Amino acid sequence: MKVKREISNGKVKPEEDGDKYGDEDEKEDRAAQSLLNKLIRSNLVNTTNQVEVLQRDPNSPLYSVKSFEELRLRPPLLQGVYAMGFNRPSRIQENALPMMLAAPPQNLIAQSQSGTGKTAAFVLAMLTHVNPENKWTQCLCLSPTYELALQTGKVIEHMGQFYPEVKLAYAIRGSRRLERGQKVQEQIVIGTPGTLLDWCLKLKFIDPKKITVFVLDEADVMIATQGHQDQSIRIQRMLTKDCQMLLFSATFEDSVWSFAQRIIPDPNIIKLKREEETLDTIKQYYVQCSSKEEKFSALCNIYGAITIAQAMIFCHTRRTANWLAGQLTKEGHQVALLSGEMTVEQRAAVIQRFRQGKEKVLITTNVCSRGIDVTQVSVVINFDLPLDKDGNPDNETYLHRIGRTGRFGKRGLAVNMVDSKYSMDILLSIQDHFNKKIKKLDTDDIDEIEKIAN
Ligand SMILES: Nc1ncnc2c1ncn2[C@@H]1O[C@H](COP(=O)(O)OP(=O)(O)OP(=O)(O)O)[C@@H](O)[C@H]1O
Repeated sequence: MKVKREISNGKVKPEEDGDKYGDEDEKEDRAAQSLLNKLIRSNLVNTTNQVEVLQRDPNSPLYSVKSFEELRLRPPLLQGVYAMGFNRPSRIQENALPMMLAAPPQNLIAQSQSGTGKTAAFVLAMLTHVNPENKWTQCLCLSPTYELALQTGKVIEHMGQFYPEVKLAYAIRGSRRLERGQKVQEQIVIGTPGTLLDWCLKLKFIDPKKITVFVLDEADVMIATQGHQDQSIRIQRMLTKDCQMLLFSATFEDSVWSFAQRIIPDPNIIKLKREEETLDTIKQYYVQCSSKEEKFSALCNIYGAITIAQAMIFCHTRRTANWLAGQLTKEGHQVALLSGEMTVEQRAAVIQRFRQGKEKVLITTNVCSRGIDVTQVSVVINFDLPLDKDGNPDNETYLHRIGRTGRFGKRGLAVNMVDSKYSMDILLSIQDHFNKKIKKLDTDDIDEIEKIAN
């Protein structure tokens, strides 16, 4: 049976082949996205944007550092920083590190997109502030999930490799068998809010009055999880007013902002704008088809006519993605598929192989693709156009799929597959939104396809 569904702007959308629009089980999971970003990232994200700094005390000197030497780190820490391959502070670190390492300690709220060096910055602050002679917990770091805590833990271990006197413990559910009333001896404890709250309050493994540095990482991911906000605030209330409090977030929507201000008293604030994506360097086309089979043959025609180094193909559902992967494989293409049932580690492995050029085509659904950097991809195919959960055109996702950041972006080619009046309306709406012409492409005309590659 063909089901019809109203969408909010009054258009009617037919269900595609009985496939549900939007996989129910592919809900966006911010913690998984963030972990994926960390697993696939190998470098600092380059940015040319200026840092915005708001000081708690406008009279105190505002300075930034251009080298790690200027910070007068303990020698084993400086050695650790260099062993990680860092030559100089990243843009956000230039301003954040002097504030975090200042005496007396200053509180900080810092926001910058993922990959800009926040974790490395607060890890360095924690390692600098602990006193290894004191065998009790002095730094608490709150992470939204166990997996994210482990990633941060690895950075602590890496940076602290020449400073073995400092020990690290994970506060993860079921991780510790201390007697009630006994205390954790490790100077740094990293964990999820629920378990850390238990360790401080119920089990008393940690004396919160002895904490000198409190870090709340990934605040945006944190508040997306039920209960984490309250647990974090309850932990923070047990700390002394001399404890340094630091909060980090990749995004800064209102909810993150109000949480940050509730939990960090008298903060300095550092913000780094993300590079804006643009469609200016992208040639956009659409192909008119009447079914998914026709879309597939249009795709084959494009592949037959032009040389495509690497392409990403977006489908709306897992089912279409699987089908398309099968068809392209039959045609002899080496295809990688990202799909919702994969674990984060499996997805990271697929993305890494693709980035190394082991496969030339990556097929993916929307949710899986967030966090993939498309700069190396020369062609993006929207096998299905991006829709939000109500079935309306999703302009932001369109931009994210095919856009490039101005300064670093190479030229790109985007081809949109249209197979109904409904999808044509979506395309026109996206075209209007960006005020950038999406030209029609006749994929039966080889000459015409060849031209788009030039
Ligand atoms: N000063 C630096 N020089 C070179 N590389 C750096 C520097 N600081 C951090 N990096 C590296 O850049 C990458 C991103 O850094 P980091 O994980 O600290 O960023 P982040 O902003 O915390 O990102 P996320 O929010 O995803 O954790 C890591 O691979 C890290 O080792």
